[in-house]
Amino acid sequence: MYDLLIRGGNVVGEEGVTVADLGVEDGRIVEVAPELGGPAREELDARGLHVFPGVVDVHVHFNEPGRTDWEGIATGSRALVAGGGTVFADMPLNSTPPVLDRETFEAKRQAAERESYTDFALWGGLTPRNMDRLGELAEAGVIGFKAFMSHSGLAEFESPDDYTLYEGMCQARDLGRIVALHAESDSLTSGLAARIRAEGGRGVRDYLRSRPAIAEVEAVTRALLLAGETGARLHLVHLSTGRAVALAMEARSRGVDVSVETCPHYLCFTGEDMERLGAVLKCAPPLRDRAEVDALWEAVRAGSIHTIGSDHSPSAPGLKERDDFFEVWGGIGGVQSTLAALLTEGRTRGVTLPHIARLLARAPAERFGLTGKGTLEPGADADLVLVDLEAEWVHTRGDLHTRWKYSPYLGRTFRGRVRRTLLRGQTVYLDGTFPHPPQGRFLAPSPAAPVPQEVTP
Ligand SMILES: NC(=O)N[C@H]1NC(=O)NC1=O
Ligand SMILES: [Zn+2]
Ligand SMILES: [Zn+2]
Repeated sequence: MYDLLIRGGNVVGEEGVTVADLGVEDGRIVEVAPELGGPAREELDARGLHVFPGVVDVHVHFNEPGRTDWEGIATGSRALVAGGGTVFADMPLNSTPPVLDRETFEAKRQAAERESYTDFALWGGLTPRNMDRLGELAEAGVIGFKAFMSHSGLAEFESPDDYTLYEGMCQARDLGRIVALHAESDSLTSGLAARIRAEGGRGVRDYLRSRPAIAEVEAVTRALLLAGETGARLHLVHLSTGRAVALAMEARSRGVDVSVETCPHYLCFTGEDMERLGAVLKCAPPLRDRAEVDALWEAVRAGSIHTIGSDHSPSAPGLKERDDFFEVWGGIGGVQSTLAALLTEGRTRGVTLPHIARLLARAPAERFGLTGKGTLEPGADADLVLVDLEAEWVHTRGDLHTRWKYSPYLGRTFRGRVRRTLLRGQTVYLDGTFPHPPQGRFLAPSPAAPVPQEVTP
């Protein structure tokens, strides 16, 4: 007897989409096949809907403890399940204190165990002040170490210089953990910003000019050199340029263990949109031009981008309301819209449904050793999302479950709507409601997380 049978959905598997039933027992998928026999304690009719693996968003900033007035784990993870997510990995900043040792790690883990609607993993920081704490963070169970090559925007999360990054990569390699880098050159971005501001620049275009593509390309080049030299595993977050992706692919062909992330906003918006919409689209690296957006989509189709994360990093609204664009908080509210954005834009750009599922679920779960997540294969956790693929809807403020109701996607027409999200077989989201209290569990990475698969489109 199954606990749950999900009947007749279009199951988005790794190779293609097939109409099948899913049998669930003890929170796990035990069988996927057409017309499974019963009995089952509960049946769900999924005919006409698509069944995707739950989104595994390994790049969010829920900012708890310490900055829950910007976002929190309860609100952030509710928004995530409403958007079809079942796992997040939280960045070590902008919570205060940031996650730099065992104590700060445990504080965040406990908060998330109380409040998270999804299962979760945690990142630790790699900064000049916690180089002697990476071992205890690995032991506590971080999926990797995050460092900024440019200023993080927060004084308590400093950037390592090249020497510190080199030493950190050696340690991460020995600890079997991935290093995730925000790759923009601090020297170039700070230098340009100082000159542009001295000339009186305060606007969106001035901000864009202060963080040109070369700042990313230079930092990525240096990061790849250091990773190649040290043998560290590297994850380049939020790449925004085709050139940087190409450099990473070239390094991979030489044996560097590097994976590449981009975010929906680099695929859906341009610098012109940033000029039009302003603070809601401020982010770093900044948005680029149409040609760069096209290059990123080409990289997605070619399989050169492995994961897509939201980089959800909102602030309280006050920090978004500054006349000087350089002083506006940089960070996008996007945790709820990753799947909808990909289903809408990705499909028009020729990205298949199994490929979307791979980018949003399977690849991040595999890369970070989150065993049993990101797939609909028997044995995996029954983390899945039922989507009405042809539903067209306009995203409005009332849809948002985040702490603050802003998003650059408001007013956009999406095609594909999340109806229901299940975590370990239990419905955690159903058409705007959350039927169960938070029950998220901590996920430690499996000791031997695999190297990223060679991805073919
Ligand atoms: N501190 C922080 O969350 N920064 C993020 N925001 C953003 O736009 N890029 C980032 O790295
Ligand atoms: Zn970043
Ligand atoms: Zn981030």
